[in-house]
Amino acid sequence: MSTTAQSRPRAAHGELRAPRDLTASPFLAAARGRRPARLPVWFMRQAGRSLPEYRALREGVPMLKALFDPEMIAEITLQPVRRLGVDAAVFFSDIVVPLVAAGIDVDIVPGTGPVVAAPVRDADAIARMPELDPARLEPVIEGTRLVVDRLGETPLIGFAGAPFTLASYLIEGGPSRTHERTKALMHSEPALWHDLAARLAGIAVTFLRGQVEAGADAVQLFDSWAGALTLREYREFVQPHSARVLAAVADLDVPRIHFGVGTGELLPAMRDAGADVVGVDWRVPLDEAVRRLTANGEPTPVVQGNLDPALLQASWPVIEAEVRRIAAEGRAAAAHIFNLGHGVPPGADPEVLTRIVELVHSLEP
Ligand SMILES: Cc1c2[nH]c(c1CCC(=O)O)Cc1[nH]c(c(CCC(=O)O)c1C)Cc1[nH]c(c(CCC(=O)O)c1C)Cc1[nH]c(c(C)c1CCC(=O)O)C2
Repeated sequence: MSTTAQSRPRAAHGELRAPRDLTASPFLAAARGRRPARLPVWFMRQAGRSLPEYRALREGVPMLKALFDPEMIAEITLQPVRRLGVDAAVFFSDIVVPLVAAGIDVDIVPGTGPVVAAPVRDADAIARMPELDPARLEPVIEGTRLVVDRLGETPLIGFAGAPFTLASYLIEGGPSRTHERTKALMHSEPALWHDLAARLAGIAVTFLRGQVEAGADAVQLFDSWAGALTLREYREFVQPHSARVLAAVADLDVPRIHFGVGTGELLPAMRDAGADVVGVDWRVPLDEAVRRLTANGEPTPVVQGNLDPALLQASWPVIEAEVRRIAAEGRAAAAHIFNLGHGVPPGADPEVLTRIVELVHSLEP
């Protein structure tokens, strides 16, 4: 990663915006493999129902309406930055937003997640998969511009869903624990699988490029359900498509974070897909993750994670001890970005998250 954060002019409302000065950002320093002045921290799903101000703003507003309303996108993205004091904002969006923008009938059902009206399970349905016209993302991209205008010197993380996780929602029709229809199609109709995954990779690329060109300073590729795969399945059916997404945004010169859940056996393959930062879930200690990622002499990685989100309900002494342990383990990496090992649960106490940020900022990076 060569350029400084100031070197990329950003288009905003038709004119070039003076680039923000993010050279002091501990998050971007760590994401680029440099030991930061302080240990950076943000939380996956930091914008969401755990925040009373989020619940108030969303009252009576359907999720999909909020996700395509530039002002709501901007305000919701900023809420956790103001309240928690985190070192990065994460764009308020969802992995299904580009599918909705492409014209696919997906709804987000509270307490469930994405639900697909017509699951994609055969050659005809895959052949009918629409491409994503970037113009259909305009309200979302306008939301990105508004966020960047209001963020000051806090970097913005854009994101997209990885092809496998997106494909699972489309094939299963909604959330799944075992992804059996997805895996059956992957193994029984490999050509169909690769066609669908390639189309979803293209949609993810369009979504990520739009966010970065509108001002996002880093991206995260969420392959949340990749942990359902064997290493052989991952390498044969999934890694090539995630690698295509990460390669397709490499020219934008922003750090790329690659994250999944249950991915302890897949971490080297996920790093090999082209990540600058590997996001680790709570099951693998960070120093063990570094050992797995350097087993064949590879360069010491940058890692992100990995407090167990369930422990947010534990007593403060338990949380404090876990945070200190994770920060100590993270020192085995080239740099560490503190996070949870998955998203903030809806019932989390924002006061606890704020206290974690303060504790992390007091620890050695
Ligand atoms: C798998 C996945 C999805 N969406 C996403 C993923 C990958 C991240 C992860 O694994 O947690 C990505 C996502 N979606 C959302 C965020 C938060 C962004 C931010 O913090 O600014 C993120 C990072 C908004 C959202 N996306 C969703 C919510 C909850 C909607 C609400 O009721 O307010 C939020 C804040 C809905 C959603 N969307 C999805 C699920 C599983 C759910 C939860 C359903 C529920 O528990 O109600 C699909």
